[in-house]
Amino acid sequence: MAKAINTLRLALLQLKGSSDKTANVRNAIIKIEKVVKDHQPHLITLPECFNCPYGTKYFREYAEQIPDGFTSQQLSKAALENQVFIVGGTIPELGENDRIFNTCTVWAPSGELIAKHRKMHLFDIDVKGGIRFKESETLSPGNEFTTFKIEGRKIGIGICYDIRFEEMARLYRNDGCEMIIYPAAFNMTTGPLHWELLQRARANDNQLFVVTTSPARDLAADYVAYGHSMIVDPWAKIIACADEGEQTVTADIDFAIVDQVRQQIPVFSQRRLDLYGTELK
Ligand SMILES: NC(=O)CC(=O)C(=O)O
Repeated sequence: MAKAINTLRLALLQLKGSSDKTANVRNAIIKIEKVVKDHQPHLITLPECFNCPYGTKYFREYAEQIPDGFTSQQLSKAALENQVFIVGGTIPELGENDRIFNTCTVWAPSGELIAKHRKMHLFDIDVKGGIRFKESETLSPGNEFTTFKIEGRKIGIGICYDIRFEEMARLYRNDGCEMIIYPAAFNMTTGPLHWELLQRARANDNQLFVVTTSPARDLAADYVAYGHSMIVDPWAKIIACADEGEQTVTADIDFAIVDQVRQQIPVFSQRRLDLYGTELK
C-alpha cells in the first residue's frame, strides 16, 4: 500500500460573488489557475454558493444537474488542466424528483468527480433583530456522510450549518478523517459570535484539521457573508485566516500534528463508551 503523504498544500479561494453565474465561475477558474501557478497547491477549496447569490429565491433559477451542468464541467476541466484536487464549494443542484440541494462536489486531478455532499442540516434560523433564513423553503436536505482520500489522508465534507452539529464531526473522526472541509457562508449576526468558535471547537473535540471557505463580504448583497475563511489545526490553533475581502489563503498542512495531539491528549480512548455514544443510524 502506498505511504500517506505528510504535508498537504491547501489553497482557500475566498471569492466575491455576483448575480452573473458565468462570471462567478470564470472568476473561480482564473483564481484556480493563478494559485496553481504561484503556489502549486495539492487541494483548492471554494466557497458555499460560489456560482449564485445566497438566497432561497435564487436557488431554483441557478440550479444545475451534477455532473452534467455548466459549473461541474468547468470544475472538472479546471482540475484536469491544473492537475489539482478541487473541493468545489457548493452550488444549487437540480436533483431527483425536481428537488434542489445545496451540494459540494470534489474533483480529482483526472477531472473525475470523486465525491458529492448535499448539505445535511438546512439553515433554518430566526434570530430576532438579526437574521431570518429558511433554506427549507426551497432546498431538500442530503442524507449521506461524504469522505474522500488524497494520497492516503481521509477528509470529510460538511456544508456551513453542518458545522453546528458536533455529532457529524465526531462520526467523521470515528471514520478515520484527519480533516473536515466546510464550504460555508456565515453572516454578520452569527459570524462574529460563532464562526471561529465552532471551527476551533470541532477541531479540538475531534483532534483534526478544520477548513472553511466563505464568500468574500459584499455589503450590497441580499445576504452579507462574514468572510474570514480559515484553517484550524488539531490543537485548535488558527494557522491561516482571510480578512473580509476577496482573498486567497494558502498553508501547508502537517498531518504529523494529528498524531501528536491524539497521542498526547488521548480523549478518544478515554471516552466512557460504556455510558454514552454517538452512533450512525
Ligand atoms: N449559512 C449557514 O448555513 C449557517 C450559518 O450562517 C450559521 O450557522 O450561522
